Amino acid sequence: MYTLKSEHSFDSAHFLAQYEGKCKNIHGHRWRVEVEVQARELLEDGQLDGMVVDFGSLKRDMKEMVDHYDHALIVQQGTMRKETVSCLKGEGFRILEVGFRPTAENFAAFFYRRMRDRGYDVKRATVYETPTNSAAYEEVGGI
Ligand SMILES: Nc1nc2c(c(=O)[nH]1)N=C([C@H](O)[C@H](O)COP(=O)(O)OP(=O)(O)OP(=O)(O)O)CN2
Ligand SMILES: [Zn+2]
Repeated sequence: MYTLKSEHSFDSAHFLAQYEGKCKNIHGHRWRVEVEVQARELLEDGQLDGMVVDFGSLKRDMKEMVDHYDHALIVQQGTMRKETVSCLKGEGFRILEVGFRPTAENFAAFFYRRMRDRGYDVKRATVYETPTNSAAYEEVGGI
């Protein structure tokens, strides 16, 4: 089995609603996203001969997916008053509402599924919230 790994980062703020501790406050992270894709056999076609996938394509798809979350305030839907969200948006702030609690675990599963939906045989997605804290998500069986 071959495994390729690519990573991309985004800088964003979030907070954990219903959290007793400092993380209930809006704070920022440099989120580092690592995605590993796998293949049993290598491609044998011209330009892609000897590759699982072109690193260039993998990097481009990762960047496109991850950059959407860059320089934003990520808010779990329903955890901030609608008026607050519209005021912040009205001030021109980039607010991204997500349907999950924005933890490293949930982001790992989210990015795993997004890359799988793009057609990659994803082995694992790992999200670093800080240089020393990360969460990984994988599914048995892959594609
Ligand atoms: N299992 C998880 N636990 C926590 C998560 C998470 O995503 N998964 N997230 C948080 C907070 O977002 C928080 O920012 C992380 O806080 P902490 O571990 O305290 O990180 P710091 O490195 O910033 O801590 P210092 O003590 O200031 O160095 C909490 N838990
Ligand atoms: Zn945090």
